[in-house]
Formats: sequence, structure tokens, C-alpha cells
Amino acid sequence: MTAQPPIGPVDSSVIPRFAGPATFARLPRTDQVGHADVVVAGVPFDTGVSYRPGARFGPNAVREGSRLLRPYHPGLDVSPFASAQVADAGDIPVNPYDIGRAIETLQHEATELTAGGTRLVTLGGDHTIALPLLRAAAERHGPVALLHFDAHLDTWDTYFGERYTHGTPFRRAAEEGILDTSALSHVGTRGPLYGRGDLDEDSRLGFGIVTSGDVLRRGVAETVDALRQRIGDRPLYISVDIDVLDPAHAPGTGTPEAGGMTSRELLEILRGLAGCNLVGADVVEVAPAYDHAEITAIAAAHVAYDLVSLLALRHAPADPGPGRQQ
Ligand SMILES: N=C(N)NCCCC(=O)O
Ligand SMILES: [Zn+2]
Ligand SMILES: [Zn+2]
Repeated sequence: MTAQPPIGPVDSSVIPRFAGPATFARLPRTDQVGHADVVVAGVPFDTGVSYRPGARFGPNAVREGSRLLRPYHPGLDVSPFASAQVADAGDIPVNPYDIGRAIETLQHEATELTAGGTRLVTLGGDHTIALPLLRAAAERHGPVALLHFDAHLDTWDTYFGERYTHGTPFRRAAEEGILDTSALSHVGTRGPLYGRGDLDEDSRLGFGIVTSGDVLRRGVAETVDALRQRIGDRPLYISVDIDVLDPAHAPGTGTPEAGGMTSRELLEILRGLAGCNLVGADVVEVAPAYDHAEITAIAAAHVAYDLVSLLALRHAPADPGPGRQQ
């Protein structure tokens, strides 16, 4: 906890929430605060996609979609921006022409942002960015447990012979030894694969799978129990590909698959993870050009708000009430 109460978001009863440039949840920028406990950073990068491009515009779309968020989270009983100093670090500028350099830059910047113990929630960007983010998390915490919400496995080996793409980050991460192989789960997977071998290789890497259909059949409570048992108190990284949601709930994404979870199911599962040892998280694959009425951007903003709230809970023995307003 910082000595001064945290600087909170702009007061939407004084400055209308539709006015001015958007930071995430109308929070201060990192240069407006001293130390931040949690930072939200954008990564406008989509050079790793295999189908529709456009996730480079995701970070700002999610910021715009976050204007209506309010400071108290009743589901988790926390005022995240009062319990912890949360700030928007802006976008990390990565090379749009060279995936290798983009990955290097992002790993370096994520390491810098988290140097003093600050926790990072990243807004993508395509799923390629999870690899350098996991590297940075593992540098600090050792191999991390991973909860991966996605329609896709993203443990494929190569696309067009390329090893660093949005369909391969978790294969690379497993090979690099930065994941705790006793606690890896995909949640929400569905849709056709290239072959049964995809599943065999995925399981050989150590992943367990809770499909979208499993969530429907078992329900949220049983799903959360199973995930929590696997995670225990290990350092946990959560990666949310917004295409884990049904295209009805997230049309604005690059590789949509029918038969997905609802945003209600996803948010409820996240809330069920309160108290886990979350060390970092990302929300990726928002591609606003295919969105309608900000459906996807708003869903992603709420997911990011829940992730920030899970992180802020660690600073909040009891709800301290509203923070100082900006
Ligand atoms: N959306 C992500 N991250 N990956 C999808 C890759 C699916 C494919 O091109 O076969
Ligand atoms: Zn996906
Ligand atoms: Zn993905």
C-alpha cells in the first residue's frame, strides 16, 4: 500500500465520461503517479496473425470501451483503484515489421515496467505477445502456472515455417521452460483442429483442457474448483484471448469460432479466482474493425477490470472506500 491514498480515475460526475482522451478506466497515466502497484499497458501489434489483421488497434479500442467502468467491484467486494495505485502506462511501441524485434522489445519493456514488483495487465495486440510477457513474468517469479482462455490451443509448432506467431506462443513458452507444467490449462477451446495430433502434442506439453462445452456442462462453480485445484498457490499468469467468447459476445476479433462462452461465464470464472497468486495477465486479439457497437471492446474492458481487481485484492484486506479523485 502506498503512503498516500492512490490517485483514482477522473470523477465521471464532474467530467463527463465521454469527454477527453481515454486512459484505461479513466485512470491516471503512469507519469502522473509515483509508484504504481498495477499498470495497464497496450501493445499495438498484429504482425503475428494468421487470418484477419487489426488487433494493433485493440489497446485504444479497449480504453474507449472502458469509459463506463465504475470504481467499486461488487462481485469481488473491492474498490480496485482505491486499494492499489493503478495507472495506464500507454502503449509499448514495438516493431510492426519484425516479429523477433517486437518480441525482444516487449520482453524488455515488460521487465522494466514490473521491476519494482508492479503487476502488469497488458492489452493486445495479437496473441504472439503472450510469449515475451510470460518470459518477463518467469524472470521474476520462476516458471508460472498458466490459465489460458481461448477458442484455440495456440500450441501449434509453426505457421508457414515461422515459429513466432499468434498460434504458437504457448508451444514456445513450454519449450523454453518458463511454464510450470504441472499447472497449465486451456479454457474455452472449441472448433476444428488440423488433426488429432494437435491434442496429443498439447497434452504432451502438459496442458489440461476445459473446453467451451465442458464449461456449459459442468457450470462455472465446478469449473472454478477444478482450475483452482490445479493452480494452488503457484504464481499464476492469466492470458485471455477475447475469441474465447462466442462471436455473439466478441465479433471484433481475428479468428472467430462459433460455440463459445458468454461474457457472463468468463467474468464469473475470473471472479472465482479471487485469492489466487496472480502475477500478471493479458487480454488480446481485440480487432475493432470487425466489432459492432463496441461489443468486443466493452467485454474486453470488463475482463481487464476484473483482472486488475484480482490484482488489487492482494492490497485490500478490507475495502478502503474511494481513492483520491484525479
Ligand atoms: N487467435 C489466436 N491466438 N490463434 C488462432 C490461430 C488459429 C489458426 O490460424 O489456425
Ligand atoms: Zn484464439
Ligand atoms: Zn489465442
